[in-house]
Amino acid sequence: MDLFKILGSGARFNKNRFNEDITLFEPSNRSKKVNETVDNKSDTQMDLIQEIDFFHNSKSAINETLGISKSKTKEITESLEEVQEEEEGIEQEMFRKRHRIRVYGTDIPNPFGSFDELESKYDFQSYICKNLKSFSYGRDLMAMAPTGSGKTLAYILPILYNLKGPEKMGYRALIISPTRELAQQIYREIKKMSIGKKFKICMLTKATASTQAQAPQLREKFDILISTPLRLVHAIQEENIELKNVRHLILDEADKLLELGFLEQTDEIFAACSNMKLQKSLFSATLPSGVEALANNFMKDPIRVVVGLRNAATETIKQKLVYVGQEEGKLIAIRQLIQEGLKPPVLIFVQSIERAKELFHELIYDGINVDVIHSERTKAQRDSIVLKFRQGKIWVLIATELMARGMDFKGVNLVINYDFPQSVQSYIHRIGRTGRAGRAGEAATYYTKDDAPYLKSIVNVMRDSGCEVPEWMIQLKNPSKVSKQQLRKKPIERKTITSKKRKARKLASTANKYGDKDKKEDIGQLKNDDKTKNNILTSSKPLPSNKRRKRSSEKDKD
Ligand SMILES: Nc1ncnc2c1ncn2[C@@H]1O[C@H](COP(=O)(O)OP(=O)(O)OP(=O)(O)O)[C@@H](O)[C@H]1O
Repeated sequence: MDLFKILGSGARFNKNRFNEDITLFEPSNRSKKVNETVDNKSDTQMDLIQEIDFFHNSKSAINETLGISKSKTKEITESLEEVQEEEEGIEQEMFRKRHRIRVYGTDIPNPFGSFDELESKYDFQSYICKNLKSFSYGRDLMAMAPTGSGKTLAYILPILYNLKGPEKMGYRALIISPTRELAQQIYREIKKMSIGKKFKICMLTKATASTQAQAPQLREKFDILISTPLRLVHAIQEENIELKNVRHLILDEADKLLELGFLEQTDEIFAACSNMKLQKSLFSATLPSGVEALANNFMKDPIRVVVGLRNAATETIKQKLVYVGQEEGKLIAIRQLIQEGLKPPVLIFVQSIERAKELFHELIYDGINVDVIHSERTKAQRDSIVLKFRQGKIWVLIATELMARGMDFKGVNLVINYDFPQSVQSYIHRIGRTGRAGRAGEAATYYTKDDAPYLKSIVNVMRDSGCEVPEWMIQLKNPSKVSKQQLRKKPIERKTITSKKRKARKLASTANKYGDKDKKEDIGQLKNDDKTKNNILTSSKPLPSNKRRKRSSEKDKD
């Protein structure tokens, strides 16, 4: 009976007449219906059942009726299992497709969609399940996933699972992060996740290194170590640290750690981790192909996991490019934003420490709660700023690249690239400080005529992450490889951020200090020049002068 021929030859299918048979076509009812009805069916009906039973779901009923032998039944059972496996394979493939996950390598474990599966399928220890659960891996790994997508937990939980409990045999897991601030954040996260087990976790600082130097027996007590490369290399060279038992080595922000400047230190750390069973894992939101090729030289048959598009930004971030003409236009634009009403917290990125200080000294007088963070600030200042920004006590934070990677300030509403980023990676990480863990966020990137040749790189990221970009921008030429490399090495030279008004203030303080009459006259001139601009620039409500004085003396410490 050729069902498709009949149906395909233009005959009309009367649903009422074939009401019972229709249910046979519905996957959920199909096998049930076949079993129920098979005894009463005629030969023609049996033919129909067999023809439409593409997946052999109705085998028992058909077997009985047709008298199929046991060996045949076994064969059918096996093929059924194969089909089931295939179906599961398809399901897993669909899962990866849905999440835009691409995997490369052999014997790759199945993906899972919820932490519950870890308990039901993988029999996870209850204490981790309680603190959130994860999946064990034992292979070298390169994992790329968007900013704010939860990569930290993706490596912390397997470490806790694999270490099982404290063992007093020295460091068994090591996490390297490019900045001290990020290392501290990771430390806090591990502490949180390991509540319930008495793991000894060490964040390597000058103080902890010196304690372990003075009391080598202490080193054995620890299980997990978190450090920046430089601090760790120093400890290795001073023989204050033992890494031979490290089985899990994580490079967070791996592409940064494999860049010139860090590479030598990273290499030295690899050499010190001498355990044969060492498993290396690289994590980052970005991994340029050149860096990946380099990484492949020291990875053993790695699993490579890519979530989302490579080198694209998080989709929950609304990105825009703002043309500001000349350098001066940036201050005007930012003051306009302040006047319109900024929604704090806001993070502003500039390209150098000098410019961070300059911008801070401009904005401090605009009546907003602003601070600045860069590597010249003391550790205590940096810690306090990060904490206050997290707590919402600082509304606007001006930062250098120091804050661009990994920092998890959940509620940042807006990232402003005051200075155009020097690479696509820098752009992705900077704007990734907003729109984290599925939240919405905004990013504005200012560009001048000098930045225009590099615009297309950012346009590509915007387009790939689903942002609307005007057609003329899409038509722009991509910058050459050489020019991109040059920009990466050296930022564009820019005119000072300091406005004439501030220059006047600076001069005034010097002049008052030394009673310099000529300087006082210069200041008068500068103030006049600035009058027209003042109307546009300082349009936000300034603080009352007494508060202004207080705040500036509190913060103007650079
Ligand atoms: N399963 C989850 N559900 C909800 N929130 C989560 C989950 N996993 C992680 N998070 C939260 O998401 C935020 C971002 O995570 P995390 O800092 O690990 O991002 P990341 O991928 O490392 O980003 P970046 O590339 O910027 O370093 C954190 O606040 C974390 O607590």
